[in-house]
Amino acid sequence: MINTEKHYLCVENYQRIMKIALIGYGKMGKEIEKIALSRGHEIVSIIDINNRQDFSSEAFRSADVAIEFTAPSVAYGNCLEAFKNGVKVVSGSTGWMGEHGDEMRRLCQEEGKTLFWSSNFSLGVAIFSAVNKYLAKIMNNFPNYDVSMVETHHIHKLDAPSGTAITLAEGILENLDRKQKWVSGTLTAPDGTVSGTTDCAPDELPVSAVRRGEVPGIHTIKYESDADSIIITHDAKNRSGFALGAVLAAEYTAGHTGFLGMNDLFPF
Ligand SMILES: NC(=O)C1=CN([C@@H]2O[C@H](COP(=O)(O)OP(=O)(O)OC[C@H]3O[C@@H](n4cnc5c(N)ncnc54)[C@H](OP(=O)(O)O)[C@@H]3O)[C@@H](O)[C@H]2O)C=CC1
Ligand SMILES: O=C(O)C1=N[C@H](C(=O)O)C[C@H](O)C1
Repeated sequence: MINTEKHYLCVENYQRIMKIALIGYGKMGKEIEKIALSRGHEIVSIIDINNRQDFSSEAFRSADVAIEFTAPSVAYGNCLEAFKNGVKVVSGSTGWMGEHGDEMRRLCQEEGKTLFWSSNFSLGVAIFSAVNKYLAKIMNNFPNYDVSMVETHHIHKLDAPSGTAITLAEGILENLDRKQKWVSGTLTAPDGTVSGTTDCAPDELPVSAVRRGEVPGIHTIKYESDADSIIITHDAKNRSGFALGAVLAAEYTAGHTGFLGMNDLFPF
């Protein structure tokens, strides 16, 4: 049995103090700064929307790793800028890998760049994701259960469905033979207005989104038969789990190269 506290989260497991650059200094950038400093790392550069010229600064170029949490429309360009200046990237920005994932993989596999990307850096979601895949596999034997997913996030979120919901949906599609693709279900706006539909073909998995208040992130997967429901939920209480995971990923990335992900960090 792995003791995750000891195995993954102890400062002593990582002897090397890193120079970290932050790209994006919003909710996540600030949370990551706190955790990185508490683990003894140094923040050498902070790039936000107003000082993008600093990508070529000596301070930025001295970083072992840049941690990027910005927005769907700018994440790709930020990674390219960091690569151009010889800095490895850990990115948690969502809503851009669908379009740019192949190119990022190519840059890492053929041109020596390094990117660690995950739609969700929390240990809890890594565990939840493993449970999700296992449950989907079991459900191949039980065709009377149909599956759907709902994610709930704060009203500031720019993308829907969430990156985590897409990754979880991909985990179901890989393991549940009767589902071929995920589709957007309903979208519940901050004022409670509902658009879209969860009516879909039998081989489609509907993923619905709710935008409400300041919710850090809830993901629920439901299997339903005429007799009962089986529901699994991950509910983030705050952003500390995402931020700790991003710093752990940066510590891992400093010593590795290529296109990296949560399976490298938590290989269970
Ligand atoms: N993978 C994971 O575990 C998690 C992923 N996320 C994802 O991370 C991203 C950021 O989330 P969050 O921190 O909550 O968002 P915020 O909006 O709080 O922060 C984003 C920051 O990026 C800045 N920014 C915008 N454009 C640029 C740019 N071109 N260059 C540099 N900085 C820029 C914004 O500046 P300004 O405010 O001036 O626009 C803002 O300070 C989202 O995509 C979200 O989905 C979030 C939590 C966990
Ligand atoms: O925007 C957020 O806040 C979050 N985004 C990520 C996602 O899109 O899955 C991760 C987390 O749920 C918080």
